[in-house]
Amino acid sequence: MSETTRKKRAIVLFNLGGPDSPEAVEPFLFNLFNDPAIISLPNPFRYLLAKLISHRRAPVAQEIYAHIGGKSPLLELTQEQADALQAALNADEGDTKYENRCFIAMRYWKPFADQTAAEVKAWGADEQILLPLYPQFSTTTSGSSVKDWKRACHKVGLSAPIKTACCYPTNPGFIDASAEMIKTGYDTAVAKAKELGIAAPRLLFSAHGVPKAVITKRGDPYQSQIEKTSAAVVEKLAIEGLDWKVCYQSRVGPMEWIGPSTETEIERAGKEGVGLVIVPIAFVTEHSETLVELDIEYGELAHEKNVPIYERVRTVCSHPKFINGLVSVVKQTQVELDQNGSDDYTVETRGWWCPDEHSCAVAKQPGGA
Ligand SMILES: C=CC1=C(C)c2cc3[nH]c(cc4nc(cc5[nH]c(cc1n2)c(C)c5CCC(=O)O)C(CCC(=O)O)=C4C)c(C)c3C=C
Ligand SMILES: [Fe+2]
Ligand SMILES: [Fe+2]
Repeated sequence: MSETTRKKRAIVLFNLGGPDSPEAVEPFLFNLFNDPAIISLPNPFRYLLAKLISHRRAPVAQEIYAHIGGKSPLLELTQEQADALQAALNADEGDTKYENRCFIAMRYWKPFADQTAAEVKAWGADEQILLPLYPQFSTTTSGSSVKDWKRACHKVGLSAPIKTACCYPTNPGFIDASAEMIKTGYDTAVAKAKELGIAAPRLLFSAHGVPKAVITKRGDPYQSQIEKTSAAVVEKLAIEGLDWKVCYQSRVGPMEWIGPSTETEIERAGKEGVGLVIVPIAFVTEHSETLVELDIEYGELAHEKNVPIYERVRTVCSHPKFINGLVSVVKQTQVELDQNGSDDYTVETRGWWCPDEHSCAVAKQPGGA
């Protein structure tokens, strides 16, 4: 197909976003806590509570970001992923129907959905594929971003047909890239364990936690998908007698969160004298949760609790196998768009669009917060 007749396909990548300066920390936190997917109170209560919590948490969060130069590296790393994905899609000789362009929309800091939707419109996109950079679906992350994107489309008058890639917890490219990264860290830890004359290390899959009610009341498939991803990685690694466990980090607020917590698991490893290889399985880029919480805060905790080995595996970022995995997710979503037509622009984010029957049966049920 010639250049002129190729369809313009916008691939919109979503992530959380992070502050780009110390001054941005408090408004970033406000945007996060003012999201009904995070605090499901009606207004004005949510707004007021978000003002209060963001103001109180800002100094703590500023200290967190101070460890990494006062800002999050999330946008730059996401831009690298966007560039790699765009190049891979446009180099695909089997798929010459499209001129692909990747755009980024962050949920709680720049570039916000409104700005990006205006850019997608100005480019003249014929179709849109929404691609959350969260392999596992939660209403607090992918669901919130998709809902906000559709609001922004309406606002700027962007009506190109749209299809959402809900989630890809066991996508082979994602699993292969993760297993490859883990193997390096695991081998290093095994060599150290041999030197120390202790048992082989434990693989600790640490995912960002969510409040328990997000799973039990809303029915998010997030936790079950985290377990599916971890099991698929373990299968791919095929290490005999591997000691592994899933746990959850980053708890904030007074509510009960899903567990076990990463802190508890670090403490247990210390008591048992077992080394740890920590794998951030819900993140595909580096940011405060990996560079500060895992590397610094939990690293110090592991030291305090006498964990003999503490090795943290880097996230997949722009690993070519992960990028190829995203290419296959885009293609699958295109098939969905061609077969079933555009997502509805106005409907809620749950119970209607997930293409992943086997792992998202829960998300298909109507209702939820
Ligand atoms: C799978 C990914 C994520 C889920 C699920 C998630 C839920 C969730 N997060 C908070 C509160 C905070 N998250 C913060 C930072 C942060 N969260 C994620 C991802 C998920 N969050 C990322 C990638 C980041 C890092 C952003 C960056 O540095 O670029 C923060 C800010 C840091 C801090 O103050 O600790 C808060 C607060 C809640 C309440 C929640 C579910 C309800
Ligand atoms: Fe978070
Ligand atoms: Fe799904």
